[in-house]
Amino acid sequence: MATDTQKETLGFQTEVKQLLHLMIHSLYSNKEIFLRELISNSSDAVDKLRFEAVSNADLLAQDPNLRIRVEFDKEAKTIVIDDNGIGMTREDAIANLGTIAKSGTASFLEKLSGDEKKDSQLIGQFGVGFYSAFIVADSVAVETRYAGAATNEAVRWVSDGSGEFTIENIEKETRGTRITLHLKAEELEFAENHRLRTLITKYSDHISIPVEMEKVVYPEMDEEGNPKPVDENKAPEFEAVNSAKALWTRGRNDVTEEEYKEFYKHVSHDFQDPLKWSHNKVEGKLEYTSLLYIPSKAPYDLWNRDMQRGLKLYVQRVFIMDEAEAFLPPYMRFVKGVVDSNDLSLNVSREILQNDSAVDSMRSALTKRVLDMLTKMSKNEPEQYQAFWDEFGNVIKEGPADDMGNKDKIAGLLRFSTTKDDAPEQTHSLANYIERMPEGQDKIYYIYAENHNTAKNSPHLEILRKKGFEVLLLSDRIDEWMMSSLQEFDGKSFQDVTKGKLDLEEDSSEEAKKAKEEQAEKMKPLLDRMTEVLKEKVTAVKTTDRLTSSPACLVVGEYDMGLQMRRLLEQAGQQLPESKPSLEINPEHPIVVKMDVESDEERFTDMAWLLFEQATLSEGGQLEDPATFVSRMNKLIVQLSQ
Ligand SMILES: Nc1ncnc2c1ncn2[C@@H]1O[C@H](COP(=O)(O)OP(=O)(O)OP(=O)(O)O)[C@@H](O)[C@H]1O
Repeated sequence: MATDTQKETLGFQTEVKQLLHLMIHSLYSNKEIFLRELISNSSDAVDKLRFEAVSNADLLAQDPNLRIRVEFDKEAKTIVIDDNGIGMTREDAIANLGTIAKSGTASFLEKLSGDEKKDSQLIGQFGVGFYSAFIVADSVAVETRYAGAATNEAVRWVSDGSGEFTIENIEKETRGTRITLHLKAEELEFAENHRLRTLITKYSDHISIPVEMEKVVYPEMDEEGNPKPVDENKAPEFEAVNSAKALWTRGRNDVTEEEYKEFYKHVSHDFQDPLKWSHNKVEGKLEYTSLLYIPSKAPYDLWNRDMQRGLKLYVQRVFIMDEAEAFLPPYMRFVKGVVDSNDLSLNVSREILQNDSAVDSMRSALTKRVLDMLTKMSKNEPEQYQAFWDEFGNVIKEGPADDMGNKDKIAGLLRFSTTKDDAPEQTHSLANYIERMPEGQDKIYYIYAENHNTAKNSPHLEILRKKGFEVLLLSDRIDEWMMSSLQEFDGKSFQDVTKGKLDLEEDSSEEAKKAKEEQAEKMKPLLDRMTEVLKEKVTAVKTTDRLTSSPACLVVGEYDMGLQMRRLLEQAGQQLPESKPSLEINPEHPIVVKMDVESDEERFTDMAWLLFEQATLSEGGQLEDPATFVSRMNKLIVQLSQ
């Protein structure tokens, strides 16, 4: 009876519709990947079943030989991908094959440009998965039965990919999922033995269970050399087309570059080649194998420290869980791959992983492994490393605070924009910076501002530029946080050029000292007058040797929080204890010279405020009362032109 099947028609989530539309158009030139994606899903489903079977062996009983099968029928114009994995319940099928659970998908899809080439790269990093079936099929049927469910508890899901799907209950003899693709008229080339075998070996050779196809049976010949009639009733025989060995269990020399790349696409759901990988077998106190990959492109949610991350965990070749995050620190959340341990128990849970000493040791070894891989790349393949840095640099910058033990190694990996070329690109290493240090420079100078131009044009850099001292130009949000965890590199301490005393006197002779004292004495009345005007905003007004062409700049105390960090925290709603900067003025600047002899108190007050306000603006700050600043400016301009 029709009602018994509980057939219903449901709509796809809006995001699925958008993704399908984009995928069909932008992956047109690479459509063969549908097979890789479906086999990859089947392999995951089999992995999950094997894991469940660890505690419930009955699940495997009737059909113990785990495998994936690819079948085709030229006349019916179909390809079938059949697995005896975990399968899906009705609810699973509705949720998994009609929605995208990954958060942020909608905003990601909005960012796509409509440019097919670019979009195909982006869709690729998102992982195309099941929906790629619709690149070659105009109708897809999924028949599936959850492991352990009764034969009459299976479901059939059918869709033409245009916005809706139907789902109904069916009988299914076997456990697992059988996907039938009804090929589009122009894609019939895929329903062909040789073509499918080539695709399986190209993309899915590394899958650890057999991917089978029907054996081609050549008819036997009779004595006269004529083919004997074929027994139509004989069940077809299947044979594995792939090598069916977990790739990471093979020796490094037995795995080709192409195989490593395809395996990466399977574990990461990425679509592009990885940038680098490292495959290692560790023996001794702990025994494990790791295969770690660095992707070539950052995922769209990399900024999010809570994004799903981690390695695929296997215990003695049995898949245990995806995204086991305990094996790498958060600042390595971009790393993909596999870890296969011989020491953990098969029923290990996420909670156990968090508090396990073997996992701790593996985590620190794997962290070192990634750092070494990056260090090597930075030395031997600087261009490739630069590409890495441009994608992932901002996460590596979380490293010094996250992982104190490896601070020096991480510092060696950092790349900066500097006053060497003033370019915004972050290309200079600290080691190169130190190599370039001129005689007399013993610190690594840096400035942090809200954006590159503010940093580059800051008055604080004037004296350092004059002396030929290079300064790191920092303007990423994470930078100030990162610098607060870095004290020194290669024996050289870091110095924020906007903080404390710079100690850059050119001349330390007695005469110079004396001249300075005399000047300070001479300037004292001016400084006192200015301090009186600005006392609510600054701790003091002082003379400076930071400046050569600007009249004034703001300086915070050596141990005070930087002005940018303060602003950031205040924006985030934090209450901070009040702390005022000091205003440093350039005694040789014509405005300062003029102020010294200004007898009109009102004009003097305006000028003092203007110096304070322009110093605030030039370090990227905001004025509390911009309208008064403008009217002060206008007043002075009018006076000037009279
Ligand atoms: N052969 C299968 N057996 C059991 N479940 C499956 C099978 N194929 C797909 N699924 C389920 O459907 C979900 C969605 O699959 P889909 O390929 O779209 O996404 P994914 O595998 O999670 O990630 P990606 O999109 O990156 O491939 C899977 O996570 C899985 O739960």
